[in-house]
Amino acid sequence: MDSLATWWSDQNFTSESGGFLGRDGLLSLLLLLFSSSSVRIFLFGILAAALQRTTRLVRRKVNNSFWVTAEFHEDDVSYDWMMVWLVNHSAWSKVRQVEISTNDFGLGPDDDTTRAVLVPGEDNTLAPVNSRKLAYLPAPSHTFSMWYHGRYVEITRVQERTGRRRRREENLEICILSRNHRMLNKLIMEAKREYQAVQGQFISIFTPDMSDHTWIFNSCRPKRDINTVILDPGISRLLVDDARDFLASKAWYNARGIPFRRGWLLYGAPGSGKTSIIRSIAAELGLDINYLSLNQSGLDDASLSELVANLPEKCIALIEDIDAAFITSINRDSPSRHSPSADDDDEQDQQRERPAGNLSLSGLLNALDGVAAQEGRLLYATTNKYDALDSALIRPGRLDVHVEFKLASKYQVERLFYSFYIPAGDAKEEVREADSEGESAPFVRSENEMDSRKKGSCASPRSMDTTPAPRLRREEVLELAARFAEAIPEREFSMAALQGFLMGYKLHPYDAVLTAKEWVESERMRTRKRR
Ligand SMILES: Nc1ncnc2c1ncn2[C@@H]1O[C@H](COP(=O)(O)OP(=O)(O)OP(=O)(O)O)[C@@H](O)[C@H]1O
Repeated sequence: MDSLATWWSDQNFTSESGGFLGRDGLLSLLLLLFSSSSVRIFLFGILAAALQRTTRLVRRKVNNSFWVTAEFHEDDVSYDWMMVWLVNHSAWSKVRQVEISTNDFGLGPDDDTTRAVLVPGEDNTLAPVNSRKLAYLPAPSHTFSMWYHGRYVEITRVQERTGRRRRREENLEICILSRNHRMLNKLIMEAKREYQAVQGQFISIFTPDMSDHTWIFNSCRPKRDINTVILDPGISRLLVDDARDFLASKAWYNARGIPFRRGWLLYGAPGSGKTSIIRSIAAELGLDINYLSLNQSGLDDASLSELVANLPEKCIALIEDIDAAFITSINRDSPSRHSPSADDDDEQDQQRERPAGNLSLSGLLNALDGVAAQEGRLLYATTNKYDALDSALIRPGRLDVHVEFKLASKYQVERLFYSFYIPAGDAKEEVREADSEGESAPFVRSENEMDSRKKGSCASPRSMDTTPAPRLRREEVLELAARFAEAIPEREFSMAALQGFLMGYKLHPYDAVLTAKEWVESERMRTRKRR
């Protein structure tokens, strides 16, 4: 820099033509600037940045005219479809930049659900059952290329940190060398079909995203066959048929100016199958469940109304324990405090306006049938305290169908037992480990069980026992089921409690029958002590 200063003082900056800097002066200034290494680096930097910018602009221009680019955001289900399609695609499996991940993209840990490239050793034999498998994924921030039906495709997982908390967000970017959307549509539909074929075995659960009052995918649950939820005759069918009929009646509702919405209130004993039947109805009708807890933190009248407005058009909206948000001070087992009657209107009004957290009952009522309430939705609410609910909440138009779930009837007990010990040869028999002893001599074990029982040695549950279950014939299971039902009093125990008891005798039906009476007495004693 000294040489530059000396040169500056030596120069005569007035040109012959009177200008500030003559042509020779300018030239020598430039030469001198270039001879200084720091200035040279600085200028090269500017040049490189300008070049990069121009390249990007040109590339974008070319992209816009020759490429179709689609972005999939990780919060959207389409991202999961595309990622599953991608990890199952053989083309990328040869790339060298990989990420190791246990992400199942909402499909559960089942081996059969994806053809993902697993890390060696994570095969079906070595990985523990139902654990999430380690699989390779294409690494983020790299671009991979592949061919799809003769078209060149580039795929990039773009990760960036956003917001004050620098939350990591990811987009999947797919560029197809094509001038129209035809190939992109084909690819997306293929990915969606593949994903849904796997997901067909599951129902998706969505929960509120309180940051913007929308719904985000939460988890997948295996579909539960409606026949495995054992209710009194006709109830399951009635519920499914009513929901199916509703879904097919949009035109009917529109023609009569009735809002196309229907609500079901399932109320009654805890552990009687209310939640289970709703899950089975969702499975039967192929609907997702949007689950809302009224005790959700941050939930107020405005956000509830927005959430309800943001429900997808066809879905099951489930509010469990709908009483809980308004009667927070009593626990689920205590008798209901409030029972609406003609002469307690004042108390009812107070309750209606009483806020629970920031949510008021009027807020809930408005959300359920206000102008913003989504058309086509099926609302299911559950409660153990029917009498505690405000009559405005359960009136037709909000909750149209009320179904009581009682403690187990003899009919249910008998069927529950049967479903636990499905007989050999029954179409729905579970696949059990073939056991030579069990198969060739189906009753030996049973007789042994009886003997040991006589000696008073098997009164305790045997859920940890690994001895194989006896192979029973249909008539035998029916007979045991009838004996079991005889031992269990009508409407005294919940199906959940009975299920818990039978779980202790999963492989020992005879013991279950023999100890049933004893269990009834011990349960009664336990209940008396609790009171
Ligand atoms: N009717 C039934 N048939 C088969 N299983 C049942 C039935 N009722 C309850 N169960 C079993 O009991 C457990 C609890 O059932 P579920 O959650 O559906 O009951 P719930 O009525 O919703 O209870 P809560 O009111 O406490 O939420 C589940 O594991 C379920 O399999």
